Amino acid sequence: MREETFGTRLRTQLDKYGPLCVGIDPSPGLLHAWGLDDSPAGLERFSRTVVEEIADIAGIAKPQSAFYERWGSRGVAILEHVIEDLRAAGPLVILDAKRGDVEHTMAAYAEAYLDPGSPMAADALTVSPYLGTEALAPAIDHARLHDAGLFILARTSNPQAAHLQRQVAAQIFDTVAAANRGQTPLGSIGVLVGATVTDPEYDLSRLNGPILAPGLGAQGAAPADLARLFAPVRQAVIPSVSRAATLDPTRIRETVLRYRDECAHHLSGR
Ligand SMILES: O=c1ccn([C@@H]2O[C@H](COP(=O)(O)O)[C@@H](O)[C@H]2O)c(=O)[nH]1
Repeated sequence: MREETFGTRLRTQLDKYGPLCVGIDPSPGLLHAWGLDDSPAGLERFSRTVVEEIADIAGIAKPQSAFYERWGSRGVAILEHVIEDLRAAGPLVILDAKRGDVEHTMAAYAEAYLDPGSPMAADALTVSPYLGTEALAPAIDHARLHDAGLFILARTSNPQAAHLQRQVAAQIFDTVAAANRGQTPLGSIGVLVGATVTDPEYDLSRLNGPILAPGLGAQGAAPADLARLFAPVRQAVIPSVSRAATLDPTRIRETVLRYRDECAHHLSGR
């Protein structure tokens, strides 16, 4: 059992380590850049190295499930260990698996990734609202039951999504605002808004929940963009960087610390 809500645990990590989330994305390109084979052994070596390098300097980590799923059960077994190792070492784990389905199947996904008794239990999961915000209800209920968190895709970082998502984002934001009403110090139901988005077209301060913001580095967003985009909610933003922080195995700590400090500076309001 967890003793505090995800929002409370997240608040503690953000206050202690600053806002940065480090993405763990063992893509074929990164494995190649590290001189590793594109194989389960390469995947494991990459993941273990990143976990060791960031465990005491990052408050939050985000493994990308797809790069483990590529290797079937062997990759998934490695992902289980990565989640376990991260959680034992300290960082909160947001599993980026973008699950979304009809209600009873959604409940099974939530159980698989949020129930602390599950072998794949993370602190929070990314979920897709494409089957309707009502279909997310079982995931929101499980997150509450297990003191876990969710990040619902609202405005993703890829520019191609803007046209589709602008039509429905307000409904997603309203759902999150309702789920987090009255929660202190921060609700556990978050949204994902890319750091590359020019305008979320919503008053994000109504959410009372965390905002995961991928897109730093390789996708073109910079720490300075965070201040403009997230000014009213700067205390609740989690900028996320994957490739740009882990491209060179000999400079992970230095790069993570630089991103961490720059993001903290630009979100400090000073
Ligand atoms: O809108 C989204 C949602 C998820 N992602 C994921 O975040 C990382 C980004 O990697 P970078 O190397 O920092 O670009 C990756 O796992 C994506 O699948 C996103 O980029 N945008």
